[in-house]
Amino acid sequence: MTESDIRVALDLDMSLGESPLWSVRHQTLYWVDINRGHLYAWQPQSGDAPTVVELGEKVGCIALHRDGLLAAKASGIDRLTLPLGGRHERLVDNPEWQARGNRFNDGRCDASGRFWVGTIDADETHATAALYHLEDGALHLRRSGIGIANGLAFSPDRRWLYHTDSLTRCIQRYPFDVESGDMGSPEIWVDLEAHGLPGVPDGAAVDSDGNYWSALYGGGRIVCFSPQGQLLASHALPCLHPTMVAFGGADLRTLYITTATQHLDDEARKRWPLAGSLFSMTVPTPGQPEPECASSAPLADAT
Ligand SMILES: O=C1O[C@H](CS(=O)(=O)O)[C@@H](O)[C@H](O)[C@H]1O
Repeated sequence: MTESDIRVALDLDMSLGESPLWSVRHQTLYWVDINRGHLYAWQPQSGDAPTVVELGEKVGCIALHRDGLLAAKASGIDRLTLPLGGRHERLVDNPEWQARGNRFNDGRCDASGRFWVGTIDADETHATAALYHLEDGALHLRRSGIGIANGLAFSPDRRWLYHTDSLTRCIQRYPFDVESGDMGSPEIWVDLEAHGLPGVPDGAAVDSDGNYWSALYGGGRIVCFSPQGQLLASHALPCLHPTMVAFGGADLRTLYITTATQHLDDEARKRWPLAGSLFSMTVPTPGQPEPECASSAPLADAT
C-alpha cells in the first residue's frame, strides 16, 4: 500500500489526537485529544460530524466499559455514562499526578476485563512513569522505571502482552496469562533501530492474525510487524506525528489513525497541513474487537 491508500477520514486540527477505539456494540469510533481534554464520538456510516465533549483536564486514553466508557484523565480514572456528556464517577486517582505531574497515557482492556494503563514522565525524558492495571476498583502497579508507557496491545491467542517505553525505541513482549493477569519476563521483540525505522513507537493495535500495527511518532508512518517481529508493511502518512491506530468499521477492516500537531513549529505546520486530522485506510486482515472493562456494579449516583 502507498500513501495514496491512506485517506483523510476527518480534517481536524487536533493537538494530540490519541486512543482511537471502536465499539462494535455502538458501531462508533471514540478517541481523544489528550492536550485539550476532548473526547470524540463518531459514527462514520451516519454521515454526521463527530460529537465532542470537554472533560475538563488532559485525558491520556479511554476504554470501553459495560456501563459506558473509562477515561484515564491526568488526575485519575473516571467512568463515564453514554451518551456522552452524562454522569461520571471517579474510580481511582492517579498516584503520580500530585507527586510528579505524570499523567496517564496509553492503555486498553484485556480479555478478562482488566484495564491496563501507563503513565508518562512529565518531561517525557526520565524513567519516572509506570504501568498499572485496574481491577475491582484498585490500581495495581505492574512495571516501573518507564519514561513513556505506550503501545499496549494483546495477541489474539491472549498469550502475549506487547508494551513499549517510547524513549527506548524498542517494543517489548511479555508472556501473558489472561486468567491470572500474570506477566512473564519481557524480551525486546522489535528494535526500530535494527529495522532502520524513524521516529518512536507510539500507540498500537494487533489484528486478528496477530500482526502488530504501530504508529511511529516523529516517523510520519505506521508500520506492521508479524507475530515473529518481522516488518511486513510500512505506510507513510502526510504528517509527521501519527499517534495511534485502531481497527473499526462493520468488518473491522478500516484502520483509523490519529495524529498530532503538537511539537510542530509554523514551518512544519505549513509542511504538514493535514497534521492533526483523523486518517483511515482499508486493510486486508480485520482487527480484534476491543474488550470491555469489567464492572462490579452499575454507576452509582455520580455527579
Ligand atoms: O503517547 C504519546 O506520545 C508522544 C510522543 S512519544 O511517542 O511518546 O515519544 C508524546 O509526546 C505524547 O505526550 C504521548 O501522549
